[in-house]
Amino acid sequence: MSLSLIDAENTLASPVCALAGRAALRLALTILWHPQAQRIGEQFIAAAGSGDIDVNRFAPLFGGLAGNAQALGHRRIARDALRLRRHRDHGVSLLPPQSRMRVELNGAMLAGAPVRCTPEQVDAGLVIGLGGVVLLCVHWMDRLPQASAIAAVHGVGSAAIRVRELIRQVAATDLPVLLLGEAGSGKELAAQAIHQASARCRGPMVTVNLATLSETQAVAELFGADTGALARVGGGTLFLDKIGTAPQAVQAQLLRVLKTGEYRPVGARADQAARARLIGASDHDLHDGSFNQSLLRRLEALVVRLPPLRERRCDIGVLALHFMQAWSTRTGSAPELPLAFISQLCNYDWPGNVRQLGKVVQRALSAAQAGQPLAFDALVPGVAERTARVRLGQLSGQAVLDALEANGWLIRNAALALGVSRPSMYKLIGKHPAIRQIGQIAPAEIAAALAAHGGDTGRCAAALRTPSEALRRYLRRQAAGKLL
Ligand SMILES: Nc1ncnc2c1ncn2[C@@H]1O[C@H](COP(=O)(O)OP(=O)(O)OP(=O)(O)O)[C@@H](O)[C@H]1O
Repeated sequence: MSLSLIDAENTLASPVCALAGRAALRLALTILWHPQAQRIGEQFIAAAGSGDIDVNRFAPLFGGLAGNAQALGHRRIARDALRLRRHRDHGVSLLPPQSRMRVELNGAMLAGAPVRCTPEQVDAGLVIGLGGVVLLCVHWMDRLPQASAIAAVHGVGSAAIRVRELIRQVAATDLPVLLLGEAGSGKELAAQAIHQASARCRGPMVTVNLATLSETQAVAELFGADTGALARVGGGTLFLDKIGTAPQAVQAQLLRVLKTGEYRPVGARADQAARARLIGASDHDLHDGSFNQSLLRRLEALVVRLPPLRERRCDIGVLALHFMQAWSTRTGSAPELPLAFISQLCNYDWPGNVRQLGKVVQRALSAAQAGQPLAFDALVPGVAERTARVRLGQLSGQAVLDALEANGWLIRNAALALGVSRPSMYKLIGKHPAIRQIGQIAPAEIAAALAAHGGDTGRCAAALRTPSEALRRYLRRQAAGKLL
């Protein structure tokens, strides 16, 4: 049988890059957190196209696969709506309500002015806090939710739906599979799900972690006469974790298994049939030449990519709830975590992915149970070195310029849109070669720009490529006669 899923349409890289075209994208609002836990993961998926979406106590209606659609409903969500405006470039503006309801974007308070977020920011998921009670994720969907038998793989966004679809497709075949994704992104869970959904599910799944084994150990562990994994697994599934670290000799023997369906057990005189299905997993690209490329070609007959958690922020709520429920079942207690802490969970970039999220949730529940204060920085080792949400070094100069352009050159709103603090934004601006300090611009040039733009400071700041706040300060001081 020849079946290849190695094209952009069928492998999973991120919710958006697998799309046929952006025109098909729908803007979705997923409930990340709600006082009624059963509502976490409910979604409102807008019709394709443009148009504003108003979010208030009574609209829109959020639904899950099982239940009736209902509005957010909570009395602390204002009647006055937060308006989401979709733009043709797939950016989204947030127009805060007139009411005094607290609105947060990516963990920072939103003041009265609209904020425009770039398409890339929406791709990664915007985290919106409403009234101090509900958290929503605004993100794009390229497919509609559907019931799936792959229940162990939690998640409500396009990426999770796609992973479940791929697992189902892959499980229906008997070809080797390669699972790719960062550490903790769910590769072993996906391997288990493939095994469970396949015709081999009555046999065992045996896991061998090749990163921890020397060549001799790996050969014995895999090809040992009676105790080796291939012998033990029989017609089940052999999961080769960290396959990229397998010694060359082991790679050559695995290639032989895939080519001929046979292997020579350690110390044996004759070859033995290998009946197992092979699933390999790696957290790095194996095309760099150090990995046996013939083995790679056979392994990647089917490829499933598990995207990092920071690229599917809409799933953080349901995953956190899943870990909380597992903890409660285990311990028989159910301490509550404050919304501010959940908001930090939803805004962090999770270098250790779902595994790290699970550990942090467990630590937080233990601390809450013991009546200890919950400090995110203390519970997430290394968090101080990584700014929540965005590492400054990862922001390109173009991203900084785009955020300023999209937000009338207002530092405050551009910082909010980028998910960085204002002091960080000042640093980024200070070292950006294309952004000018107001003090470096000749007064005559400023006067000419003001005249050309009818005194509109936003457009004037854009034309001068200097922040609006600095231009306004300059004009105030000028009006007060200090610059004359
Ligand atoms: N979509 C998911 N739903 C529920 N739990 C998940 C999901 N993805 C990952 N997990 C959980 O996160 C933890 C880490 O997942 P897993 O061990 O499968 O990651 P991995 O990619 O194989 O990691 P590594 O590369 O470090 O071996 C496990 O406890 C797993 O059950």
